Amino acid sequence: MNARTEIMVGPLASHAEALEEVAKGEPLFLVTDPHVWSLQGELVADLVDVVPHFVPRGEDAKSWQHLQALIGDLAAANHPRSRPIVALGGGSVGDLTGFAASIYRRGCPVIHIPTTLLAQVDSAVGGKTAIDAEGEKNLVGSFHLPAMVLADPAFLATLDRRQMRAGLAEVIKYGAIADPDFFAWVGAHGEAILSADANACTRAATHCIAAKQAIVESDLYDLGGKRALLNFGHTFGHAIESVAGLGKVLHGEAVAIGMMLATRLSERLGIAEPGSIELMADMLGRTGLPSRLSDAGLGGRGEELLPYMLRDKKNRDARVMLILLKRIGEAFATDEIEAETLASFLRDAG
Ligand SMILES: NC(=O)c1ccc[n+]([C@@H]2O[C@H](COP(=O)([O-])OP(=O)(O)OC[C@H]3O[C@@H](n4cnc5c(N)ncnc54)[C@H](O)[C@@H]3O)[C@@H](O)[C@H]2O)c1
Ligand SMILES: O=C(O)C(=O)C[C@@H](O)[C@H](O)[C@H](O)COP(=O)(O)O
Ligand SMILES: [Zn+2]
Repeated sequence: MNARTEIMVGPLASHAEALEEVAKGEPLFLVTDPHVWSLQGELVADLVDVVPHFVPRGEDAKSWQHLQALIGDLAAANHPRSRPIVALGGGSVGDLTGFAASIYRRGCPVIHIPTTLLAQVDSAVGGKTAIDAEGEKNLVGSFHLPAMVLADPAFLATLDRRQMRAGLAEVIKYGAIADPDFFAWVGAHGEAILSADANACTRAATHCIAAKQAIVESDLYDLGGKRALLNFGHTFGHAIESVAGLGKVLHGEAVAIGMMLATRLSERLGIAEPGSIELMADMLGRTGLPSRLSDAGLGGRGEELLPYMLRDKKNRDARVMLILLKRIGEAFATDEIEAETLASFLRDAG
């Protein structure tokens, strides 16, 4: 575990003392969206005094406009830089709040209380923060490790199935990049996770958080080490989100299609073990995740992804950096795929 982040998976109520200690008798500044607040606000407010700041639901929150409004409210409250800001919500609330926390008065602590599967298994941990700008996903952001992450799987009981599936895509990612046994476990327990079964979700979150922490500790600032592997499916996925119009296709859905494309490309190039495509297609099919561009309304538009992929932040010296598979359970980063090869692959992608 990272020394700088205290991470707990379990009932939020059992962390009331930790929150009170942080609050020091004053209300905590808490960023959330109205829907999450209506469902979970009372539970949090019963544990500790909070002053909520509202942002829109989903990807729309990750904008200059809402960053400015959030910073404005912090300044209006004369929020001291020593005091943590709390993010209660999904990855979008977390990414925006983390970014605001990293720049407000040159940085103050952030505590994540993630309420979606995706946020509990991935986005609340590791310190990547961002807003979208100029039509590009996560164009502006920072690395800012949270002081504390309190992930309560009970929150997932109110999350709809589409959002649960989107989170499951990131869970699948953790198996696909480094752990075939975990991949098989997800295949067997996908339905339990999607049904918000507390045991299955706790196990998924605990596994993914530990895997992410280990990778992040080895390459905190994403400087060409293992952290790039967490971007499996994302080079295609972020391009899919941008081409569809940010917020139209859920991040996890785009990542699912991206993982399928990356697996297909890996096998087409003779890099991935034969049968990898079938394993990935079976996993996405049985969990009800999209796997084709047409599932995102982008059938026949594969080539439109390329300009976005050419701008991916992993790229070096104008070469596209891709995360490909040797087999399900072993990923690697490469910049050796020519843009023409990629263009022809995307043309045929359907
Ligand atoms: N920083 C990172 O490392 C990282 C990792 C993965 C994804 N992300 C980012 O996270 C974002 C996606 O996050 P997300 O998938 O959590 O979705 P989201 O935050 O965009 O939207 C979540 C939606 O579910 C609702 N919701 C949240 N919790 C709920 C609950 N318990 N019950 C009912 N409804 C609830 C919200 O109101 C909202 O409409 C993307 O912008 C993505 O880029 C960041
Ligand atoms: O934490 C990371 O590192 C990741 O890549 C996790 C991803 O799931 C996440 O979507 C991240 O926000 C992608 O970041 P980006 O650097 O590709 O913008
Ligand atoms: Zn992601």
